[in-house]
Amino acid sequence: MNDQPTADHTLAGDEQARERLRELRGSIDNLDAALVHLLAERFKCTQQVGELKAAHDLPPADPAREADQIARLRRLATEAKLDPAFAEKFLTFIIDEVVRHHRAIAARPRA
Ligand SMILES: C=C(O[C@@H]1C=C(C(=O)O)C=C[C@H]1O)C(=O)O
Repeated sequence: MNDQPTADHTLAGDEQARERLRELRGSIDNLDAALVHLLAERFKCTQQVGELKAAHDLPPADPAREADQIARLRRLATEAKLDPAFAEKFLTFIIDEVVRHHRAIAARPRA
């Protein structure tokens, strides 16, 4: 083993790396907060869709709309250099939760 400090392993280099890690984690924290806020807004909209569907006896799930949304998100993911399979899994996870809410709203006893 070579005990000589390498360019990336000097005290100054290590301190720079720690500073860069702090910066990157600050951005990750901001992005995670934005994701939570965006998801909260999406669920506010889908909750209203669920109420509308239940009030008008429309089915809780719309597979054709889901397929369109998934295809669209896969295209956007590819353009953004995000794995489209991951984007599909993520959206499917969210949609499944939305449909679960819509079924619960439809099953609520009506006044
Ligand atoms: C929100 C809706 O309800 C369901 C949830 C969807 C979604 O979260 O994108 C899409 C289709 C539906 O299965 C809708 O019909 O638009």
